[in-house]
Amino acid sequence: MLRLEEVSVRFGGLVALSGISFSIAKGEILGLVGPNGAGKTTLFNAISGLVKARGRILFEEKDIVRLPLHLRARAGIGRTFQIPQPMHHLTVRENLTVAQVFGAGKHDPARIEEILEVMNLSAKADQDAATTLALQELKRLEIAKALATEPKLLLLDEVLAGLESQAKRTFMLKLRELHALFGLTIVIVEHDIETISNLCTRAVVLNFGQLIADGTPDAVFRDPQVMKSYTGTVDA
Ligand SMILES: Nc1ncnc2c1ncn2[C@@H]1O[C@H](COP(=O)(O)OP(=O)(O)OP(=O)(O)O)[C@@H](O)[C@H]1O
Repeated sequence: MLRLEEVSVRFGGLVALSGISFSIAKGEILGLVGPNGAGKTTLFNAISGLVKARGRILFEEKDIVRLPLHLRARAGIGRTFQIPQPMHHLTVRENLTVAQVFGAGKHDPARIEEILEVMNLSAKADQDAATTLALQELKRLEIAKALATEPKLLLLDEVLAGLESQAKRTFMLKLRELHALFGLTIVIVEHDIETISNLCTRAVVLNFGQLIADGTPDAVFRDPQVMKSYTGTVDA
């Protein structure tokens, strides 16, 4: 579904990503991990079109590296942001409508109602999104907005961060449900090793803008180089 070939991103003199190459198959749930500043969000920005990248980014066999952001959304790349940012003064439903028109190029109220229902937001649909939602609800809205763009590939940036363990488990079940219901391919940035091991079939590890491991979560988290990058130490 997605193939990255030698993808690099620079910010002035800083190399945020260097020669990243890997593929994601349709239907995978891939964990993207690595320490702070490794380049995970920058990779999401490069794929979704928020930053300029060098190299090739092939989505369903077409090179999208020069395609503007909105056309990448139209092609089926949806994403969330680390800090949920609902549009101020708009209700939850209006937030989804704007996302849908931007990403899917149409207004389909039935689909919006379906998303509100599946994300447990129906009761909040007519409330002001920015001022009345709790953290968990904001996170559900962030995912709902991405779903409204009708993605085939969904990039989730730390959507589980800050949740306590029971809420995290509930959220993980929801992600599995969405994966099956909408036939999604998912890449999720997440720091917690246990979560990645439970949720993902594969993990890709970045460190200082380079890909240092790619494999099953079990294999990746036994790799001494990965453990060193993650914790600064190597298990004996
Ligand atoms: N717009 C920008 N301008 C300049 N430098 C940037 C910009 N965005 C990111 N960077 C730098 O690029 C590097 C990678 O940052 P990025 O946010 O992608 O890391 P990350 O792995 O997502 O980190 P975290 O886990 O803390 O979110 C960092 O050194 C960061 O300071």
